[in-house]
Amino acid sequence: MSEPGKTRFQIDLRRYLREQEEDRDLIRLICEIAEASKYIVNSIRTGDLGVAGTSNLYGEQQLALDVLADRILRKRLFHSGVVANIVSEETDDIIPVSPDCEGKFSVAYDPLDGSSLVDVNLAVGTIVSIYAGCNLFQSGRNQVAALYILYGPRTTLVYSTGRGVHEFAMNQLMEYTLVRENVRVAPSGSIYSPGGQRNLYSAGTESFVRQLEENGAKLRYSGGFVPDINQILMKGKGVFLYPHLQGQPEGKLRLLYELNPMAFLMEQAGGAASTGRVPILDLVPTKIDDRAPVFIGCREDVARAESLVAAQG
Ligand SMILES: O=P(O)(O)OC[C@H]1O[C@](O)(COP(=O)(O)O)[C@@H](O)[C@@H]1O
Ligand SMILES: [Mg+2]
Ligand SMILES: [Mg+2]
Repeated sequence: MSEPGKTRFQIDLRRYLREQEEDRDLIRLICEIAEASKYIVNSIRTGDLGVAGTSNLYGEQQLALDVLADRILRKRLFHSGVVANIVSEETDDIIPVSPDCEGKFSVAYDPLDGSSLVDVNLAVGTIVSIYAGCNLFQSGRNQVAALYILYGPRTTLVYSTGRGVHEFAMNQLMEYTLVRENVRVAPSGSIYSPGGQRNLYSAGTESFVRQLEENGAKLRYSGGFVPDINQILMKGKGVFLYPHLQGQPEGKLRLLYELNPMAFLMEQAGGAASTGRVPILDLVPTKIDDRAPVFIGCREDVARAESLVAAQG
């Protein structure tokens, strides 16, 4: 498996994917995204924090970094030669890259999630969802891969192709080397990340959070979806929620490129992800801007949230 004298954890991403005998074109795609992250991390560390003077489909003011990160990733995907369609949080529609679907992948991504946190120096990330073929409106269960890159004190890449969740860290040569294989989360945890406004929580959600607090759970919420989910995966415990709110029944987070990839990773790590009523991965998107409420993390915690939401709304 590894050369004598070389520890298992000096394996870089491409070699690991090859050892896992992943599809050659999928390896190429994942490594292109990894390459793009090198430019994105540099733009975060040194780039212009100002506004781009434009807004996206959601009416959110785009930061220069949002637009720059989107351009960096899109360019790589266009030139990869293995992509059919893409959609990004920063684009108004699906962007066709290649007319033929055969042997190609379609990619939904959030180039810089939590971008408004950069100017207060908090961690942000890139989130990517990958399907085989041309169709981006598939159930999240059909993803062939999901990954995120977390730009924190360390730059880490976490991916799954449906055979476990594996973490890589960027070294001083900007290579991603293996840090953790087969990341797993416990059935129940002791941290919680309550997104959205508490005073707008439904009765079921309020009861769920109250029970967590009464059981001594510690509040951990950064406002960045990627670091908040990464914490649960790497500590192996906890639950994140951005639930249905009074006046906002669909919550905030987007299904295609925020919830589906994270739900895929969390289920692969032995956790669960639910709208509070059904698994996130069972939803079939109809629009690129579909949103859904989410409870994601340790499976027993998510199950308890579902039973309280079923009982109390
Ligand atoms: O600021 P709020 O309402 O708590 O929402 C936080 C959530 O919104 C987000 O910042 C949305 O990210 P974007 O920057 O991609 O819009 C998530 O990262 C995070 O989980
Ligand atoms: Mg986002
Ligand atoms: Mg974003």
